[in-house]
Amino acid sequence: MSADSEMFLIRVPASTANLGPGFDSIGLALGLYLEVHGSLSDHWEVIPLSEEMSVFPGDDSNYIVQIAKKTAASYGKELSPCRLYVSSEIPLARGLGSSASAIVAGIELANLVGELHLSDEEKNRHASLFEGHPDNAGASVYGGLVVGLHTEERTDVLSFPIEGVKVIAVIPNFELLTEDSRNVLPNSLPYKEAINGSAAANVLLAGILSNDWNLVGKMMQNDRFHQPYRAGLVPHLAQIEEVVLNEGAYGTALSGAGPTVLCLVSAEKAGSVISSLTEIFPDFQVKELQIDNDGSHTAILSEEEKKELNFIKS
Ligand SMILES: Nc1ncnc2c1ncn2[C@@H]1O[C@H](COP(=O)(O)OP(=O)(O)OP(=O)(O)O)[C@@H](O)[C@H]1O
Ligand SMILES: N[C@@H](CCO)C(=O)O
Repeated sequence: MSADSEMFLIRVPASTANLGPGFDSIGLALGLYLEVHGSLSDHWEVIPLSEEMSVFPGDDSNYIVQIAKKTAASYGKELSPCRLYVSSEIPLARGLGSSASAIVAGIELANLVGELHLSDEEKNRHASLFEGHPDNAGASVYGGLVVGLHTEERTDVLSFPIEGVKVIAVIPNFELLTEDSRNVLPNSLPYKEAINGSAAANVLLAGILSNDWNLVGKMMQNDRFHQPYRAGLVPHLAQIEEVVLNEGAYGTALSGAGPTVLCLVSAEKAGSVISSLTEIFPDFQVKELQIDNDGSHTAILSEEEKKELNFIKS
């Protein structure tokens, strides 16, 4: 990017992680978006366009800018400052990958403004290093279902487009930080438990890739890695599970670190599952979310597209 008058758009999807037993290795991109419109400027400025974004700093201490600067610095580059307009549909600290979306937006910003020419694989490596695991990060970069292993040495992630299932998210009216939700996890697991947990994750994946959603649902109820330990933090999980399984949903799981609960259902059952959940949990948001099979996206806007943006400061 060179011309001062150019305006760019970075769009990053939300994500759900784990799907039950796929702890820290399976993620799915969802159709809620973090959007950053921006252009070069003489200093860093971050302008919130949605209410939740207004809690974050308006200068270069903003997380998205920090990630962008660190990414560029790892290639020996210093980024030209930008004015950024940030809006997000992704609720914060609810298990829908808000932190990973901010990280991926920062990496896309560095890539665009610093002309780093990163591949998706490189973006995902950076994002997984910042986030610590590849499930949300990979889903936000690649879109679709991602399956990955992230270690200090390398990050291997594959992504698959997903169709043929409906996703309903039950989003509580309180936050749960990933850090707090990870603090209740044990340091070790008995060998047999680990084998059963790993087998459930393998069958979950085989079920997804064969479109056997009934089997996927069964495996979602077979997590050994995190949900049993997080149950005390998310008492609504068991209640929601009971309601939606009675309604004929395929399965439920904690979305990421919670507190959101994810339900997978057929197109036929989606309406009745949403009605029951809305009635029984009036304080929670019950939303059908689309699956995003495209991942993060950047574009330089045309003059016509720029004229349509009513928030731009002259
Ligand atoms: N757009 C953003 N700009 C700056 N910081 C953000 C942004 N989005 C998220 N964050 C930071 O990430 C925190 C939430 O991250 P956390 O990992 O706890 O939850 P999550 O990513 O929403 O859920 P999960 O990781 O379970 O899917 C917020 O409290 C905030 O500090
Ligand atoms: N796999 C992660 C996702 C949340 O960042 C967890 O469940 O803690």
